[in-house]
Amino acid sequence: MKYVSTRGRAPSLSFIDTVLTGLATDGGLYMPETLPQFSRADIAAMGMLDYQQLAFRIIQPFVGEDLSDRALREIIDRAYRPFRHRAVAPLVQTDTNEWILELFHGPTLAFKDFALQFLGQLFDHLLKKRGERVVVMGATSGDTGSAAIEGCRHCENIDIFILHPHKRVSEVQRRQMTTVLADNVFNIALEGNFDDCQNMVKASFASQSFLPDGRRLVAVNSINWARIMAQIVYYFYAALRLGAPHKTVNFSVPTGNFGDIFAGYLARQMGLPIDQLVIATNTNDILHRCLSDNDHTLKPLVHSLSPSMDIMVSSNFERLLFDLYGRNGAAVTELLTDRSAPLHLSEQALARARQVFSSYRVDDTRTVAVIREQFAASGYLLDPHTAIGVEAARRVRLSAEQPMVCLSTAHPAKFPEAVAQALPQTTIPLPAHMQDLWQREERLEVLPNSLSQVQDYMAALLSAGN
Ligand SMILES: Cc1ncc(COP(=O)(O)O)c(C=O)c1O
Ligand SMILES: N[C@@H](CCOP(=O)(O)O)C(=O)O
Repeated sequence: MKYVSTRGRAPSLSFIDTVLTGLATDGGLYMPETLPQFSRADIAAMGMLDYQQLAFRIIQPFVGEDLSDRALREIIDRAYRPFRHRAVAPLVQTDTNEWILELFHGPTLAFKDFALQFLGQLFDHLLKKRGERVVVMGATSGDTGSAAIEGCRHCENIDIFILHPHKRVSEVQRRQMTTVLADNVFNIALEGNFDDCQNMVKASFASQSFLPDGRRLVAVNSINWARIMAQIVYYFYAALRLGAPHKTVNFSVPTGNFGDIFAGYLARQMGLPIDQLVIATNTNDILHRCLSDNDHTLKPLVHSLSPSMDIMVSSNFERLLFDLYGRNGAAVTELLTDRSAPLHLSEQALARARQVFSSYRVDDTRTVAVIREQFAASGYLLDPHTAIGVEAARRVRLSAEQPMVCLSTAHPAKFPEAVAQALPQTTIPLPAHMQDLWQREERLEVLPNSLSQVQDYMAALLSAGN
C-alpha cells in the first residue's frame, strides 16, 4: 500500500514511512492511494470476531507487506490489553434505536487510547527494529496528550513533548499529563489556545533544523495516518453488533479536529452501510457553519465546557477536501493556500458532503441540560463532549428506524466542572488506577506563545539528554 499527500506534490510513501513522517513535505496529510473494499459477504464474516481480531482484519490491508502478520497481531494485542472492559468498546442502549458507544475504557479514559496505545506499540516496534531515536511532538486540547504520553512513555527510543493550552484543559486532563514524571516526557503549557499549539507543531514539522543532529519529529496527532486508521475499527465493531451489513447504522460524533468522524467516513467508503454521519460541534462551530452555510470564517476560539473540542482549524478537514475534490492535490492546494478570503467549497463538493454529513451546534447551556436530562431519565452520566453528540443526533437524525450510535469520546470523570454544573450533588469517582491523581507531583513548563522559545526549550533538553 502506498500513501499520497493531499497536496499532491510530496513523494508517495510506504506505510512505515508514512507513520514515521507526520506531515508531508508539501504541507499535506497522507492518505492511502486506494481504500481497501469490503463486500457485504466480507463484512458478514467479521461478525464473530472480537475487537482485536477485527482490528487486525481492518488494519492489515493498510499495512500490506510492511509488517508481518505476527508483528501486527502482537502490536494490536498489546495495545488493547490495558482496556478495562472485555468488549473494549461496549455499546449501551439509551433509547429505541439509540446507542452509546463507550470509547473511554482505555488507560486515559478517552477515545484517543484506541489509536494512541496502538501507535505507541507500533512506534516501539519500528524504532527498535531501526535502532532510531525520535522526538515525538504533539498538540493537545486535553486528551491526545495523556493518551500519547501513556502510549510512548515506555518507549526507549522516544522523547515526547506535548503542548497544551495553559489553563484551558480540565484539571484532571492536565494532571493526567503532568504527573507522568518519566525522563522522556515533557509537558509544555503554552500561553495560547489549541490552534496556537497545533500551528506550532505543524511549523516545527515543516522546518526541523532546531533539533539536534540526527533527530527528527514524529507525529502523534491525527495528522499521522495511523491515528485515523486505528479509529476506523470501532465503526465496524459497533455496526456489526447492531446488524451490519444487513442493517444500515448511523453515527453521531463530537467533533473538533475532524479525525474521528473522518474515520467513520472512510469506514463508509470501505463498504460499511452508513447513511448519516452527524458532525456535533460546541460553540466553536466552524464545521457546522461550513456544512450548513458554506461559511468557513475563522472566529476567535471560545473556552467551553467541552474543552477538547475547542478547535477552530480542523486538521483532517483537508483529508475530506481531498476526497470531495476527486483526490486532486492541486485543487486542495489552491483551496488552502489562498488565505485572502475564507475557504469556500464548490457547490458540487458541498452537495457531496451533504449526502453523508449532517451537523448541529450545541452550546454550554444546552450541554449541561442534556447531561442533567439524560441522568434523570436513565441514570446514565454523559461527559460534556458525548452530551453534544447525543443532542445533535436527536436534533438531526433522518431515520428513526436505523440505529443511531453516539460516540462517547470521554469518561465524565475527566470533566468534573461540567458535571458539577449539571448535577451539583453527584461526585464521579476516578477509576482505581487514577485514585491518587490529586496527590501526585506535577512537572510542566509554562512557555509564551513563541515558536522560537518553544523550539529553543526543546533543543536544550534534547541536547542535555544526548
Ligand atoms: C473527548 C473528545 N471528544 C471529541 C473530540 C473531537 O475529536 P476529533 O478531534 O477527532 O474531531 C476530542 C478531541 O479531539 C476529544 O478529546
Ligand atoms: N481534542 C484533541 C485535539 C487534538 O486532536 P488530534 O486528534 O489531532 O490529536 C485532544 O484532546 O488533544
